[in-house]
Amino acid sequence: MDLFVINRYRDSDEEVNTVDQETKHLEKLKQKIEERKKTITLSKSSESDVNTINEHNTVESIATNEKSIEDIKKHDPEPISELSKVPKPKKQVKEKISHEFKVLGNNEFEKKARVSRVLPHWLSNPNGISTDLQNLDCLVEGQHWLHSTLKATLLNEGVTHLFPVQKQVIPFIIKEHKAPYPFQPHDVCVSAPTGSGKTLSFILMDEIGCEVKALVVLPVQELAAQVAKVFKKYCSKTTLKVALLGGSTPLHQEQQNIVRHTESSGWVSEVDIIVCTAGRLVEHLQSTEGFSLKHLKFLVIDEADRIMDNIQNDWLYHVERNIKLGTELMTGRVSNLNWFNLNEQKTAPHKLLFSATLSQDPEKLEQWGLFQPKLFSAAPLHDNDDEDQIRLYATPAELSEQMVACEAENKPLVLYHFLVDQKWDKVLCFTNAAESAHRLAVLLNAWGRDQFKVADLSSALDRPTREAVLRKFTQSEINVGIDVPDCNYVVSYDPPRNIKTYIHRIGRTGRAGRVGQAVTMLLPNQIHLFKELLKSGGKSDVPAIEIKPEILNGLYDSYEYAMRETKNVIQSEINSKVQKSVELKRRYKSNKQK
Ligand SMILES: Nc1ncnc2c1ncn2[C@@H]1O[C@H](COP(=O)(O)OP(=O)(O)OP(=O)(O)O)[C@@H](O)[C@H]1O
Repeated sequence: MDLFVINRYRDSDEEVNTVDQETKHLEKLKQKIEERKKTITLSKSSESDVNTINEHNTVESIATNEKSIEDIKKHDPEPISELSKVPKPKKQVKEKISHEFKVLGNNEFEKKARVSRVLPHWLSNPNGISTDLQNLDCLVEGQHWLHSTLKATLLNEGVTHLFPVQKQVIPFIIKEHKAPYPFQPHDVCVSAPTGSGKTLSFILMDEIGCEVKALVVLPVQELAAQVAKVFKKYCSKTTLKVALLGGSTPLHQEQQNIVRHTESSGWVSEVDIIVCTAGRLVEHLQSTEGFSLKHLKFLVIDEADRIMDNIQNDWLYHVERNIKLGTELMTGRVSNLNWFNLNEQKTAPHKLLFSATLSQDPEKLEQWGLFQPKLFSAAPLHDNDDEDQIRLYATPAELSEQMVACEAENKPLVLYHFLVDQKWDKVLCFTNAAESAHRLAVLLNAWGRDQFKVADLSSALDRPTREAVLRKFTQSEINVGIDVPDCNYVVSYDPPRNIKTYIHRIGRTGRAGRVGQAVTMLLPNQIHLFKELLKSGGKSDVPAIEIKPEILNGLYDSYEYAMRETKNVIQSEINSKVQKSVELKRRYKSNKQK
């Protein structure tokens, strides 16, 4: 109806005439109501006619069911206001209005259809992977495709059943490799929770043959060393040789380990499997004579999302160049099938991507140049209507997550309460800076004394010290550490900055079917952000741990004492550092004078 239309830009004449127009409209309306009344009375008996009127559902038809306009006028001095209570007019009325009023701008009232994201078929239809590590049904003994040597090593390691990810992914890869040339195997992406056995998924398929040439790329040195260790263990009874190129040994030493020059065949490879970081790989590709990836069969990219976020030295490009493949194959596109192409080209290495937080962004995944990829995913469906196709990250079923809200000054007290009163052991505690990790370690050591031992592990320490700390943690000599591979509890002393960091942090516990607990400490103003972070990963809110104030009150005295001691320790550390640098300067000067 007219009264509901707001015309922001009207001529001044129109404004003057508004009242007249309304009266005219009212007259017209009355006339039409009378006409309609007559029609309805005539066709009352016919059901179909009534339906037709209802279908049109104009303002007029609704008004006929009400009192007549005359009646309205009697009871209400402003009948128009009464009419305004009539349900919203539909299309017909709108059209009429548009003839009589100049409405500028677009019609903003219509709800726009929401654009939903459409994922490629391979991303929206993954092969599901179970996260149940308690009821395993795939006996190692019964797997005919597993080499007897590998079976023996597995049983020796206490692995009697395969985990779901291994049960599904390895036979698929083996099957893909059985296809004859020029058929190319589907590349594989695996998105499975932390500690679900992804590493063995690419280690066990080495059974395929002695000539397997695999390159495994990881984002950081520590992870590369860890994976190389597992490879060496499982290859120890085979003829396969494994090399770690992680930067922990000098480049020339690594070079001697991986290539050899022979009289008869020139440069030959000394290894079958290379585990490396992307940065070190590029160094070798550029400076190691005889180092070649031409016979590469597998290109495994572990922790693919972390490598993807931080493309080091454009390493994929260098790998591609070394293999000297046509770009079409490395980018996942196949050129025309003709005799020339079949003769000239070789099969591109089979790409296998593994991650606990694999991106679902097609644009990001595009950079890997995957060939007709297959996705194996343990992630549950997102329950958001808009993103019903998007699968996010899964966490282990045995991992329980909680949060605890407290003021900044109470954080050490809460942590101490967990360690001493709740008797938590093998705790991994994350802070957001190396310095605060060190201060916290000093404080807890001063405070806990005979009750627990704490060590800090951060980028500020050199490699041998970090390795020694990890060893001690594994042997239970230290109860609290930072960034170690396996533990009972994970405490985020400072909240993680994004969902991927959160998933990888908490994933240090609850691994391989063992139970684990992860707690995030939050300041009151961080709670909302943390909830948003969980939501962005498709996770629901985590329960909060309530800590009674009297528990914290009881800890203040000993805390103050520990704080004083912490200050002394930190001060003496600073003093000794200053003294060392003074001595160094003095030595340097005296050497110069000599
Ligand atoms: N079938 C199995 N039976 C028993 N233990 C297993 C099995 N497979 C793997 N494990 C053990 O589970 C632990 C976690 O495995 P792994 O490191 O491969 O997990 P992951 O999925 O790669 O985790 P992350 O994403 O954190 O790297 C390891 O200690 C490994 O030895």
